[in-house]
Amino acid sequence: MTDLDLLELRQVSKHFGSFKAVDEVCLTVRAGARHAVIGPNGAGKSTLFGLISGTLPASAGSLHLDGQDVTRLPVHRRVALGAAATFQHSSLFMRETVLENVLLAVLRRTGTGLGGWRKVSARAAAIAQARTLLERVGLPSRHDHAAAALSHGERRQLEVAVALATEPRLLLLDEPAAGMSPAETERLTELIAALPGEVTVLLIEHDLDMVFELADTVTVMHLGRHLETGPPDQVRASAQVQSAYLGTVEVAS
Ligand SMILES: Nc1ncnc2c1ncn2[C@@H]1O[C@H](COP(=O)(O)OP(=O)(O)OP(=O)(O)O)[C@@H](O)[C@H]1O
Repeated sequence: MTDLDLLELRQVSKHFGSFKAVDEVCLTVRAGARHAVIGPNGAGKSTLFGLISGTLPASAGSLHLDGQDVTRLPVHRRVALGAAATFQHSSLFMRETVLENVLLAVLRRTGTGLGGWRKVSARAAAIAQARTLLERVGLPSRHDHAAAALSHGERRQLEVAVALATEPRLLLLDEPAAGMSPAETERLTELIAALPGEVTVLLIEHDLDMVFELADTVTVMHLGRHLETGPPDQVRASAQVQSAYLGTVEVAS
């Protein structure tokens, strides 16, 4: 791990019974990177995401966020340390409005309780911040709509706003383009590309067009193992990676 590495996985494994869904994966994510994890179906990407975000406990190995061992920390402690995730299965409050969803995340981060909420200045600051985040993700005109009324793509945008409200150093995106139309994917890609450089992005994604447009570093997983990490062009040209996608690769054991 160097000063520039924000996240490091050291021989991280996840076993389900005798099955190794993630098998001794080593990975570093540079601060400021746009890092994508790809791989064929069943490669272990979602499991790896769970291990990094904290929804799944690791069976072996360790994870380090900015040098701190977070292996045993629950999701909320990892969020407090700066690692926020959006999930494939929406975690929004569907009956609340778009603005309220973001506002709740802002208030959680600032620790503003009912007492603080009664103060007009604190309330105004939190609302202003929530509005700014909604503008950043491209939902400025949807404040008063219930989250349930949003399209699938808009919900993903809202999830990014909720995650950004925690002011993450590491934003974890689990298949952000899943179920999106090409236009929605394009908009989301632009949104992620426009995030400030101090927000490191790690995404797991099936849509390779999105990956190769966005990522400066790509990791390929196959059968639970780390296959290759490198710049997009190198990964795209790799015979090993091409074989993995065609289902013919042999991974050394
Ligand atoms: N809770 C579980 N119990 C048993 N096996 C599991 C569990 N979760 C995942 N697996 C298995 O682990 C392997 C990796 O699954 P995972 O969902 O991480 O892969 P993936 O790369 O995200 O796949 P996809 O691209 O299809 O979503 C699969 O063979 C899957 O069946």
